[in-house]
Amino acid sequence: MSTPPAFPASTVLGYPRIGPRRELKRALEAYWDGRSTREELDRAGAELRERTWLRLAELGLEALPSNTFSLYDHVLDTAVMLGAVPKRYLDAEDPYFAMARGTDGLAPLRMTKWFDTNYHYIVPEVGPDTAFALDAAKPLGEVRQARALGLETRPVVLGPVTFLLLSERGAAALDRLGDVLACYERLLAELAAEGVAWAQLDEPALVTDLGPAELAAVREAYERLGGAAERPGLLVAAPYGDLGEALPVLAATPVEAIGVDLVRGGLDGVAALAGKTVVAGVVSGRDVWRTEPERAAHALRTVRAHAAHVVVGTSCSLLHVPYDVAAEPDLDPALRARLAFAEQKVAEVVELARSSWDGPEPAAASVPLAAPVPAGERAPYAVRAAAQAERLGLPPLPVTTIGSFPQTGELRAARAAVAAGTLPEREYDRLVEAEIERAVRAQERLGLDVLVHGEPERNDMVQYFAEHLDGFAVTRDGWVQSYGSRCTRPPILHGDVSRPGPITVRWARHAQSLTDRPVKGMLTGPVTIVAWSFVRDDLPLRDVVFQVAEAIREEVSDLEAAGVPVIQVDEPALRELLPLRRAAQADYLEWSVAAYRRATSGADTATQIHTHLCYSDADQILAAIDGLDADVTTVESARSGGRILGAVGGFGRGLGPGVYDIHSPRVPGGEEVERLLREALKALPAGRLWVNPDCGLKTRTYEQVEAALTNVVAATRRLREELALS
Ligand code: MET
Ligand SMILES: [Zn+2]
Repeated sequence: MSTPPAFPASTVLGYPRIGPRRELKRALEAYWDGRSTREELDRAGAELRERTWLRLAELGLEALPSNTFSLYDHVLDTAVMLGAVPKRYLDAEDPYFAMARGTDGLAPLRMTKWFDTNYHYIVPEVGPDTAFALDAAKPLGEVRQARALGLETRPVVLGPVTFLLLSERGAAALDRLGDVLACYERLLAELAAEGVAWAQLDEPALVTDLGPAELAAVREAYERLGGAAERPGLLVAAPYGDLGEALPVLAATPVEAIGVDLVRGGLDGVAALAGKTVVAGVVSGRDVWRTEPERAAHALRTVRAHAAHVVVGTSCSLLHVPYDVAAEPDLDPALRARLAFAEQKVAEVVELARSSWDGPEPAAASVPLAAPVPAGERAPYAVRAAAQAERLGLPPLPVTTIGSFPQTGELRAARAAVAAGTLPEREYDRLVEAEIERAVRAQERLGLDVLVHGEPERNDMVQYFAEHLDGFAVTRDGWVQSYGSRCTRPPILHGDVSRPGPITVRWARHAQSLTDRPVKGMLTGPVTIVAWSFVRDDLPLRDVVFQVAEAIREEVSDLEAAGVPVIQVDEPALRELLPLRRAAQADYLEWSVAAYRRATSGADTATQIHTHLCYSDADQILAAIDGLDADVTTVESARSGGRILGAVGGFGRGLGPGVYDIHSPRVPGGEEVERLLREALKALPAGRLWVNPDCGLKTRTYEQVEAALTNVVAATRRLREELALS
């Protein structure tokens, strides 16, 4: 191929796609509900892309990315582009959304977290008979759409190695590398024929620990694609961390440009980038803070000393940050001045590209050393179990739920009305209390053993706590895509965290006042609160987590004082913050577990502490979960066919592997629940088994929940009788 033109001076690796006002969410949901056509949905997507390109150009960004848009998920888009659509979906009315969301008769493809972010991707299935065949319509279509506006773009596509490593079979799927590379070669040829100057292949898997086979795959992939006769210039981008051992391998291939994350990754390996164009990711795509100009300039100077050409860029796609700080007039001006969302980050990239990078060396980062915090010890489990059994008097196989009950539209509307000032807070509180009563009565009627208040007061399990703790700010429109049409508004943790007063106590107390059965108070754990927030970057993460743990510890103590006998502290994000590199994992697990214990170890011996994690590969971190020392742990299991059960044999305390997949409207039958319970009883003694759904019920309807829990209770009762007889 001929030498590509010089890469322009500034770029971003990707951009949010949900729309500044979540336009895509609305368009998707209208289509799914049958309120609009596929054409209307596609038009909404086209409009969002057009607005994004025009805005990026207006901000002065020189190299614009395309194909960063997706109707649902970019990994799913890649599977479709490569023809990796499992046969069972081909006859669906809309195979793309059938894979993403399932249909009446078909389960969706699995979904899991994207690297160490809270974005979820669809896991492709790649088997020995996947019939790969390129369909380049989407990337080509976006290039043409932008060109019609007079804008040249660089199509962004997930790279072949990461695509295979993220698929169901993981590294074993590299046995199909050759066929996948043939598709990518054709893709590059089609892009070249279209006159595209540069293409970007994203390879975030290269920042994880790679073995010899995986490194060989990297070499094979980029030797072959780099050697292709007809292709645009190639930028291989490796966001979310340090390229480490993959850097020299990649640098030795003919790709012209490499995108490195200089926020997460260090500058140690840059000498290996000699002769390359380097897209230097100095503006973070993972946080909401302004870039320190001295630190960025220092990194750019260091790269310039080695690379053939330096481009200012972002550390990763801006997918993980909200659109625009200007949409947040309610934020404290002093805080707002410290913030940069996607628009502001683009402006930073542009400004850095226009500056000379000269200047003083930055002061050595003065992040204070993390201070040790005692985790605290509770009485031995056997002592606790006896005290709790006496206090609670539960039957064998106690039935409980994970916390939330269906959130009604009425409640959401009321919350919006309070925010708008049109509904007095007192009336809202009464609505919440009525909703708690509804949930409690339903649970009594259904025959549950440990009741919950149903969490009607919470918009979100993290934001609610952030709103009631000092040190956090919440945004009005700071939405970030979590998966498909789902977005969250991560709070901004900007100062020292403290708890001005009780947060959940009045709701738990109200619930307990309505019933003689034990009520379980419901808190979000310190790791999860921090994981799902944008965190201040001037303190070690563990110190921030310990500050939050202290606040939760106070809340635990107040719940106990209010007579709540069971307290659940959820940690669904425990695994999400697990460092991508194994070398850093043990340290993380040690302090995150210690923080959880700090939050819960003040509890009385007779107070039963529960925790909840909602993923099926909890077995990866089972030792850490054990270290949490919770009296009862509930985990997802039904959705993933009980695979956790194989790993929990040695687990010494209460365990509730979910028997009901709450992600779909489907109501599980009694026999199905009974079968799952029998499976669980093979792995666990009856005295330690709890019965519960996979996760909270807030996205379901009361009708679905009551039908499902009726079956769950009936199945449990049958088994209890059997156990009593044996
Ligand atoms: C993502 S885990 C959710 C736990 C929370 N207590 C709920 O039931 O919704
Ligand atoms: Zn959950």
